[in-house]
Amino acid sequence: MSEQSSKQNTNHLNPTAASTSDTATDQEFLNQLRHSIDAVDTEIHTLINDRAKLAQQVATVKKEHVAKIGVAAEQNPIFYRPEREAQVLKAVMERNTGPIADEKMARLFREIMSVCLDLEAPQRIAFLGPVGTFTHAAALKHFGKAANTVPMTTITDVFREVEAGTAMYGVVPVENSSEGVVNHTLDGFLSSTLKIIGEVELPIHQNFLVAEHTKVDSLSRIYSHQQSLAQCRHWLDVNFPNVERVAVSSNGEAARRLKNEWHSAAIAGDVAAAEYDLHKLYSNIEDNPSNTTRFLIVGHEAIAPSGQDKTSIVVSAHDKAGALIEILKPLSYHGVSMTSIETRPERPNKWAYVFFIDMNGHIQDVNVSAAIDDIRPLVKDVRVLGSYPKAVL
Ligand SMILES: O=C(O)C(=O)C[C@]1(C(=O)O)C=C[C@@H](O)C=C1
Repeated sequence: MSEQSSKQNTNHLNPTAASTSDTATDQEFLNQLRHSIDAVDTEIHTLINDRAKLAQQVATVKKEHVAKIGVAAEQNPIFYRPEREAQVLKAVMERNTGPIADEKMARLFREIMSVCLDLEAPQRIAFLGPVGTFTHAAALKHFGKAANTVPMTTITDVFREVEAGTAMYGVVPVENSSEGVVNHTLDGFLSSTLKIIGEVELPIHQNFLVAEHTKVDSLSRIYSHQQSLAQCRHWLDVNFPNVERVAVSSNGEAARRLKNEWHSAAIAGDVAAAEYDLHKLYSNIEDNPSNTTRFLIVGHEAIAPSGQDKTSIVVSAHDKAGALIEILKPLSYHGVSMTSIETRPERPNKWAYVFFIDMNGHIQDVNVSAAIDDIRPLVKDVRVLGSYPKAVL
């Protein structure tokens, strides 16, 4: 097909209409399809930049608004709006007609928004490191790849970095479907004023990783975090029963070690494979494929309702029999459904406990705020840790 006739075919979505002439060769048809792809790409390209320009205008409005209300209110405009991002991603999934799957389409938009937010104001995000851990994967899943994600050594460091304002937001693991809660994270909220501003759910898929130089036929060690080794125990027993398993501080560290070792493999997730340029010899080797970890995003701001939200509170109860039942009654009275409850010791008091309670709804919902108000007189203290959009992806 000539250049001219391909330009005349303005229907990019139905190139076959002009391509099935009896004389057209496969190569000509391929060329025509690629012309059509180029035309669509040009449109997408323009539209993405149009979207980015709109985001820049949003940023200007946010800056002007802060300037108008003066320094008595927020000092800096808040560019990241998790409730709006959740709404955008939900709308993408709802209007999607395929052939691209809803979640994959939402991931594309996730990255476009990430770049738009970066254009408004680059975001520094602290996460529990090192690089290549599942928390790193959760940070990238939630904020997109344009965010500047910075590894921290401990969960306490993540809280500190955000409290100090050195990072705008932090990402910490809170719960794994087979291992239970991460106590360090819950305890972090007892000594911090940070809020929960979002959540991420990440299916935990493990890979058997090797480097280019690895002698696969003579492996002597398999590195991974102790939890990941446990999650792949059966698979390892069947496939590598005689190779030593060495527990290290994180999956990222396991992957990093392969750089200097010829007879070692590592078990870690996709982000570690990409970060350390490793080859996935086997994928999804976990014994339980539905294993999922939930992560929290911490920050300073209260988040507006998205339409599908959760609220987390921490309650310091009186040390008496039946205290928990009393606390739960207002939730049921106001029709608020609790999604989880965890108990932690209230240090330094011996035998005193705090309850971390998650519920459906936003603190601005009448039933949620009424339930929390009714809990207040029954306990020593209630703190709302945050209302935030439910994980979309
Ligand atoms: O709507 C906004 O407030 C924006 O800043 C725009 C936008 C987007 O790209 O859609 C970008 C960043 C925010 O986190 C939310 C949404």
